[in-house]
Amino acid sequence: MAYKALLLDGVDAVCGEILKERGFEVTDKGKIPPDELESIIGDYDAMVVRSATKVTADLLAKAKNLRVVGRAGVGVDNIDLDAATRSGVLVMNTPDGNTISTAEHTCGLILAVSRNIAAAVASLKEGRWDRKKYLGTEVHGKTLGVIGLGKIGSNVAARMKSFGMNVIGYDPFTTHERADEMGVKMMEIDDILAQADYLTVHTPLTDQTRGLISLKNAGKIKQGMFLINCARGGIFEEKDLPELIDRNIIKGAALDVYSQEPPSEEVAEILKHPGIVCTPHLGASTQEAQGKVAEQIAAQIADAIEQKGFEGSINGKSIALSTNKEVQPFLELAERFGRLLSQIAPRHINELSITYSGTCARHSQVITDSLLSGFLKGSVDDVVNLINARFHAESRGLKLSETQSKEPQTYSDLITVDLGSSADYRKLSATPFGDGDYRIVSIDGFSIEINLEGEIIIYRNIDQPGMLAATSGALAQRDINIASLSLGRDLKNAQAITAFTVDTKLDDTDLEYIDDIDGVNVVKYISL
Ligand SMILES: NC(=O)c1ccc[n+]([C@@H]2O[C@H](COP(=O)([O-])OP(=O)(O)OC[C@H]3O[C@@H](n4cnc5c(N)ncnc54)[C@H](O)[C@@H]3O)[C@@H](O)[C@H]2O)c1
Ligand SMILES: O=C(O)[C@H](O)COP(=O)(O)O
Repeated sequence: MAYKALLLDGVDAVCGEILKERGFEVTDKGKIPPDELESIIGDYDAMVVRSATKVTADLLAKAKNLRVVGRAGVGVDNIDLDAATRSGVLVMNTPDGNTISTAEHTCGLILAVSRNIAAAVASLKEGRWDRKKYLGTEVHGKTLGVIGLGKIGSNVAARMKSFGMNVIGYDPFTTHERADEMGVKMMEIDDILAQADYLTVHTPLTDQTRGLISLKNAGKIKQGMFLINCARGGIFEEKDLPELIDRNIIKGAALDVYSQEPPSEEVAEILKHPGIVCTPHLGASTQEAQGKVAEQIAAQIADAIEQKGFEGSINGKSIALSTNKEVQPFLELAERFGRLLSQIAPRHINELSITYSGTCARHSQVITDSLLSGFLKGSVDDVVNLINARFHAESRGLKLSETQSKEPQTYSDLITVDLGSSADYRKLSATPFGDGDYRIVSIDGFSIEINLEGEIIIYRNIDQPGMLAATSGALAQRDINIASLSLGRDLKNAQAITAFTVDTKLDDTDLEYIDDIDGVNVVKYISL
């Protein structure tokens, strides 16, 4: 059956074309009200949005089949990432498809606000000839402060340098070497506020960037500064802008983004101020950018659903690693091992201690995610996968300890899990043997070989003649065929652990039958 993709927010048509070529059934709904979206989302495996649709926890709760949310653009602040991660839904974006367009729009706004372009156009169209009123400012020789020297910030810096601007910048995550390459002088934020003639912001909206410019810090701002925001609304305190302009603290502001979109009535009034140039979130709205992000997100979604690649994934680091050929056998092993462990672990278990040795130790994080997804399957209502396994483990209070061991082992790769002192079977080790062949190789120090598949019975027994005959006889009486057998012995204490795999599922009475055999105890049945 074809996967179903829902396209929203007027994403470029090429997105649907590519998804169809990749075998998807595509519905393009453009703009729909939230309640209508909630009523249909349950049908879809993938959805593509721009910034308008709010992908909320409520919407995700109704999205029972959803596997991927693709953002045709950069900002994912309209997507509840925690809720998506909890639901095991992959979120992907296209980080660079609209960089150039947004940088160009920013440069356009810098010029527009310097030369009163928007107001002068409106005035002339209204029949006036106000040459004196619209006396402008040259950008040449002025200082541009760039907050956020990532993709867009660095492109704005490069372009405005060609206009003869001196560029200073602040970005705690960019190195001085990288800033030198851009020809940007790095400074502390207060120095930028004190020195820049123009301030342009290119960061996400975070607790650090919210309200960067407001009446509260008016004293720090160089008088006559121009402000430009093509990043996210809220970085400048919108409601303070008219007063900042009227008190000549800033000369003007150019805004493309707003704390609420479309702007609230209060902000819409503010935007009428003659010192403010504003566009309705147009930074990425070019044919080129929309074509690029739509193409990129379509290919990324198809690749992700076909498990071919996970470019642009935001909450799926482990999923992204899962395509690595070196890791794949361990993921399968760990998932099955996790399912086995969950069936023998003590109730209310609150800690899993996992030790990795061999090459698997290099990928312990993602292998633990896989082990957890197996361990939690069945105990959690939702889908559990590599994306949300840790979240579910944490929310049920399961602590994890992960250790990489360098001690020599019989097996070149070994995953050992300690289920704690209250467990009937406490310490189990597993390893991959070959293609699709995954085995438990040790339980509580007893060497044993159990294939991690099908129906498994494990028990402890006294190591004395007749034990195997008794249990195999009991199984035969119940018409249960044995597929394989393994036995680990401790000669000194005459103890053994025995494991059978059988061809049919067992019920409680079958297990009681085995449990009743003298010398047999702690019988566990595992169905994988
Ligand atoms: N107007 C539009 O249509 C439009 C289009 C694309 C992107 N955007 C927005 O522009 C912003 C930048 O996009 P980008 O593609 O350049 O992202 P990016 O990730 O390449 O760059 C963001 C930069 O901000 C820096 N940063 C983070 N916190 C900071 C802080 N507290 N102070 C200073 N720097 C900080 C990061 O280190 C990074 O270098 C994003 O918010 C994005 O959503 C808007
Ligand atoms: O974060 C982004 O990519 C921009 O804000 C563009 O948003 P849009 O896709 O709604 O134009």
